[in-house]
Parts: sequence; structure tokens; C-alpha cells
Amino acid sequence: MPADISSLTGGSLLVAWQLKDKHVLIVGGGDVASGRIESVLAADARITLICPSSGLHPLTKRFIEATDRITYCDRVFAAEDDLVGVDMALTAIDQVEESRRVCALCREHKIPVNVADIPESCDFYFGSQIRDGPLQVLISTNGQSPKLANIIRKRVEQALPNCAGDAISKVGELRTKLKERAPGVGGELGKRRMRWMIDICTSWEMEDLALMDSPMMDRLLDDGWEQNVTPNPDQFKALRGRRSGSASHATSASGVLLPILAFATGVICSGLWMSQRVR
Ligand SMILES: C[C@@]1(CC(=O)O)C2=NC(=C\c3[nH]c(c(CCC(=O)O)c3CC(=O)O)Cc3[nH]c(c(CC(=O)O)c3CCC(=O)O)/C=C3\N/C(=C\2)[C@@H](CCC(=O)O)[C@]3(C)CC(=O)O)/[C@H]1CCC(=O)O
Ligand SMILES: NC(=O)c1ccc[n+]([C@@H]2O[C@H](COP(=O)([O-])OP(=O)(O)OC[C@H]3O[C@@H](n4cnc5c(N)ncnc54)[C@H](O)[C@@H]3O)[C@@H](O)[C@H]2O)c1
Repeated sequence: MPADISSLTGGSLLVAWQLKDKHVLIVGGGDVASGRIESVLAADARITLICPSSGLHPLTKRFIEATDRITYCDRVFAAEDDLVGVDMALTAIDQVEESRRVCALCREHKIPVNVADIPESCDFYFGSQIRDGPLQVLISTNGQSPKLANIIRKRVEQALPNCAGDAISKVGELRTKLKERAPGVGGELGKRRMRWMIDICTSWEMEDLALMDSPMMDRLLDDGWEQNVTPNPDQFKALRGRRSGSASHATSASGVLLPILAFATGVICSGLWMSQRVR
């Protein structure tokens, strides 16, 4: 909590809106709309795009041709019928009065809306985005300077490790495996699970996490979670080394014992045979 609560103002709520299989209406098909399409597709939503074909940006055309997740309507926005079943609306048109009309209809139907040319009419703003697999970074200047958002994004992008997206994917897999072993929500088990994940994420470098494969995750859960320890990568390797070391001791011990046993059996058998012959 900040020392001065009165400083908690003047921002917007930063959330990662889950749009999977939701229905997004995009009005307009120009330059800005093509960027919206990309963002919405990345969120696994379905799109209805309304725009006369004469106004389509080349990138928008490519999106329409490349995926069946876009239902394309070659016409201008008509009326509230176009809003039936819509979970979110985005307008990116060059007719400000028409933008206001679409926005007013969305408000009537309680549909969250972004109006590219009128910030005051937006329920939410877009931001400059970095995507690397499951990693998503959004830079927002809260409407003050989109170009500076773009410049800052490029600097942040350079500062991020190349393996960040891979590391997150691998940790995601490990968390899923852990939850399969230790299922349930909350309680003491939940606390222990969270503590263990926090310790792994803090004691392993992202580069090491990114290199994990499925068998290695299973071994980390066997040697770490099951034993109630959080080995760092070096300790984990040493633990494994000791295990395989003791396994090879066993192998070498049996390698020595077996010939001795075979020899002894041979001596006994030939002794018996000899004694038979003597009789
Ligand atoms: C971040 C980004 C995301 C995206 O759109 O995906 C984004 N604008 C981007 C670029 C950009 N937009 C504009 C320029 C020209 C230079 C300039 O004006 O600075 C450039 C730069 C360029 O093109 O290089 C012009 C512009 N933008 C808005 C208006 C209307 C107005 O302000 O009245 C006008 C016309 C102004 C006029 O007529 O003068 C409004 C909005 N633009 C926003 C987002 C939201 C606030 C985000 C924030 O502040 O953080 C907000 C409020 C609504 C929204 O769009 O959701 C994307 C960069 C992506 C990237 O490259 O990484
Ligand atoms: N928010 C931002 O980041 C941002 C950035 C640049 C520009 N803008 C503003 O956003 C608006 C769109 O910008 P753009 O570069 O994509 O413009 P654009 O001219 O490339 O595209 C406008 C599109 O709207 C379509 N259109 C117009 N009226 C329509 C209607 N009634 N129904 C359906 N489609 C209709 C046109 O056919 C065209 O495809 C402009 O007003 C611009 O000033 C916003």
C-alpha cells in the first residue's frame, strides 16, 4: 500500500481480459482495425468485421482470407441488429458522428466499447504490446502519448531475456504436473504448493527453467516436491548424479558377484558329477 492513498488515482485498471470464444464486433477495416484484429485473434475470440470492401487495408484483407474465425460483412454498420450476441465492440472508422452513434448503441446494450478516434468514449484503451508465447506486456500512457508508449515498448522489449516466454511455458507445465500430484484449492496443501513454486522460480535462472523437458519436470517433482525440498539446478544435477551413481554401484556390484556365483555353481556341479562317477 502506498504511503499516500490519495496518489491512487488518474490511472486505469490493467487486466488480462479473457476473450476465448467470445464474440467481438469490429467496425471499420482500415489501418487501425487491422491491429485490432491481430490483438483479438491472439486472445482466441471470434470476430465479426463490418466494413465496405473498398475500405479494407491490405493487412485486413489478408486476415479475412487466412482465418475462418472472422465473419466478414461487406457493408457499413447498420443498426442495433449488428450488436446481437456481441460481447465487445471496437470501432475504427474515419466518420466521427458514426463512431458516436455506434458507441451510444453499445452503451444502451451494455456492451464494452473502444472507439479509436474518441478516447472519452472508450470503456478501455489499447496499449503497446509485447507478446512472447504466454508472456504479455502492455505499455499504456493512459491516453497521453501513444507514440511514447510505442517507444517505451521497444526499450522494454530489448531489456527482456530471449528465453522469458519459453521459461514461462515450462513453468506452466511444471505447475500443471504439480497440481495433478497435489490437487485441490487452498488449505495447507495449497500453501505448500505455492511456497514450492515460489522457491523454484526464485532459485532457478530463467535460462535453466526454459531448458526443462517433461521427464526432467517429473524428476524434479520426485526429488523436490515429494521430498519437501527445492533443489536449485546444481543441487538437482548433483542429486541425480548420486542416484545414477548408486545405481551404477549396484550394477558394478552385480557385475562382480554374478561371475563368482556362476563359478561357485560350476565348482559344485562338477564336484557332484565327479562323486557320481567315483561311485
Ligand atoms: C498504443 C497503441 C495501441 C494500439 O492502437 O493498438 C495506441 N495508439 C497507437 C499508436 C498511435 N496512435 C496515434 C498515433 C499518432 C501519434 C500520436 O498521436 O501520438 C500513434 C503512433 C503511431 O502510429 O506510430 C494517434 C491516436 N491515438 C489515439 C487517437 C485519438 C485521440 O487521442 O484523440 C489518435 C489520433 C490523435 C490525433 O488525431 O491527433 C487514441 C488512442 N491510442 C491508443 C493506443 C489509446 C491510448 C494508448 C496510450 O496512451 O497508452 C487510445 C486513447 C485509444 C485506443 O486506441 O485504444 C498504438 C501504438 C502501438 C505500437 O506501435 O506499439
Ligand atoms: N486509436 C488509435 O490508435 C488511432 C491511431 C490512428 C488513427 N486513429 C483514428 O482512428 C480512425 C481510424 O483510423 P484508420 O487509420 O484505421 O483509418 P482508415 O481510413 O484507414 O480506415 C477507416 C475505415 O473505416 C471504414 N468505415 C468508414 N465508415 C464506416 C462505417 N459506417 N461502417 C463500417 N466501416 C466504415 C472505411 O471503409 C475504412 O476501412 C481515424 O478516425 C483515426 O483518426 C486512431
